[in-house]
Amino acid sequence: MLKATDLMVFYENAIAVNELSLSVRKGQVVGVIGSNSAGKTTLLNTISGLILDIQLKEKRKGGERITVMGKIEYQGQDISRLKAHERASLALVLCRERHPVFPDSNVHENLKIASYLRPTNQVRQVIDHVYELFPNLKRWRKRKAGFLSGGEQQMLAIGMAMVVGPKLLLLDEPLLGLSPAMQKNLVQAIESLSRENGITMLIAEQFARPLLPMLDFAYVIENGMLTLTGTGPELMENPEIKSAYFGF
Ligand SMILES: Nc1ncnc2c1ncn2[C@@H]1O[C@H](COP(=O)(O)OP(=O)(O)OP(=O)(O)O)[C@@H](O)[C@H]1O
Repeated sequence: MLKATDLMVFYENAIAVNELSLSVRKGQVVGVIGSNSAGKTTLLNTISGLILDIQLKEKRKGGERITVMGKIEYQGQDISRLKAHERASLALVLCRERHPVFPDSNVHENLKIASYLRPTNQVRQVIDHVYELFPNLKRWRKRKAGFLSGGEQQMLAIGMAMVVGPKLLLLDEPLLGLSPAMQKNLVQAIESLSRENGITMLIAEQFARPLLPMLDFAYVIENGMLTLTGTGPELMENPEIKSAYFGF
């Protein structure tokens, strides 16, 4: 479904993604595991096309030069030069880290804002589906998003991505800053998105332990480069992973 080949991203002369190739098959949940600054966000921004928007913005204001190289194929089509919104309309949707919700709008309004690419007659149905997935959001539908807990904001962020109707959902650090109990809830929600909704996912995560058991495949990256690959359960047993990410 997704094949990225030899991706390279430079911020000025600093390399953030270094000759990285990966693929995701339809129906899989694939992880990108890496510590701080490993290049996870840059990689997901590159696959979603957001990096091209950031590149353009920087260029317009005379800021840093961002160079992007490599090929990205999605459902057999070369999408390397497509803009983020064009990729989103092909159902390749990014859910960014740290709750990019509109804090002064309520939950329902946030979901409606996210549904702007949908025909009007589908909006109600897709939002109802999000409420089925995340009953807490239904409960707080009139509450301002800024007053939700971190975990609820993360669910809303994923709900907003779901409203777009993803076939391939990119999740950037969904577990960041959540309590262990909330992480467990979210991992269950991710599992049900995969199993019951048939959504293919690529998930970048630093604290990957709760996610690893459910990953069909994972890529470990450091300094923008691939260092290890394997299925989630294989990586769980890997001594390097245990010491680097689990602290033993
Ligand atoms: N806009 C930018 N300008 C310059 N350098 C950047 C920019 N964004 C990221 N970088 C650098 O690129 C490298 C990769 O950063 P990136 O945010 O992709 O990593 P990450 O794995 O997502 O890290 P984190 O978990 O801390 O978010 C880092 O060295 C970072 O400092």
